[in-house]
Amino acid sequence: MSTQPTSRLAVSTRGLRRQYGERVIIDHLDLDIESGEFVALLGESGCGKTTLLRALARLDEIDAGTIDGPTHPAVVFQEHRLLPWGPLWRNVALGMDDASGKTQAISALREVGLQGRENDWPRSLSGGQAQRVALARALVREPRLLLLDEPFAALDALTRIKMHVLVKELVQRHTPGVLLVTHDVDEAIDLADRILVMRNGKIAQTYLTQHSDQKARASLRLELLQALGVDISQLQTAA
Ligand SMILES: Nc1ncnc2c1ncn2[C@@H]1O[C@H](COP(=O)(O)OP(=O)(O)OP(=O)(O)O)[C@@H](O)[C@H]1O
Repeated sequence: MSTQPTSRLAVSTRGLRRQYGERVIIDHLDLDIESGEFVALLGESGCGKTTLLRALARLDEIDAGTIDGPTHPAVVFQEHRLLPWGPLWRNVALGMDDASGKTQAISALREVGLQGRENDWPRSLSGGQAQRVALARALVREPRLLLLDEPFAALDALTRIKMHVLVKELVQRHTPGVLLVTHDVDEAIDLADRILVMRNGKIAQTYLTQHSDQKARASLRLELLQALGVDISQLQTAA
């Protein structure tokens, strides 16, 4: 059976279920992400966002349903997970043939703004630079599906915004389907074409973003906060 989707879909799930003991975390969940589409997944803490991402990454088993998508999608986690005993190019080219891998790694590092740093070691990097390398490593194989599990959460606010600009450029150029798990409503609005709110193991709400319309953006922000259980009457922006 082919594991690659046949349509423009980067990944598709039907009836996905995951439970731990008696607790159902993902409950008959259907999800389609198209190639080039940027989808953000929000939800209250513990609702199952990471469980879903890990299932799509094939890092966890599922109990029922189907996943039609790549068996080795690219994943970037909150922590960079670079190997400390290899230079940056080796980290990016992990598992690739040395000669062509190095050339591709150098080009990928250039794309993330780390030109000339291929022979440096992970310990010489700032947190933001390390996440740039993690992005280069994720994209060097031109993945059909890119899974991002809060990759910018540990970065300072300015670095995070710079990473948003970078990741948006990279996704436009490489056109993987993207699923971003985040707690940050503004990050979801900045980056995503479509925002999903997960509740009770399902996709409870779907929102399409309109990046150019500031008013629509502000009201989407409030809607999302409300969907996530925030009492927005106490916020100044609600006025
Ligand atoms: N290996 C496991 N064994 C048992 N329960 C687990 C396991 N992994 C996760 N859970 C439970 O599944 C639920 C969903 O966890 P998950 O990490 O997917 O939530 P999340 O939405 O990503 O949360 P957060 O936003 O806090 O990161 C939680 O109640 C968690 O305790």
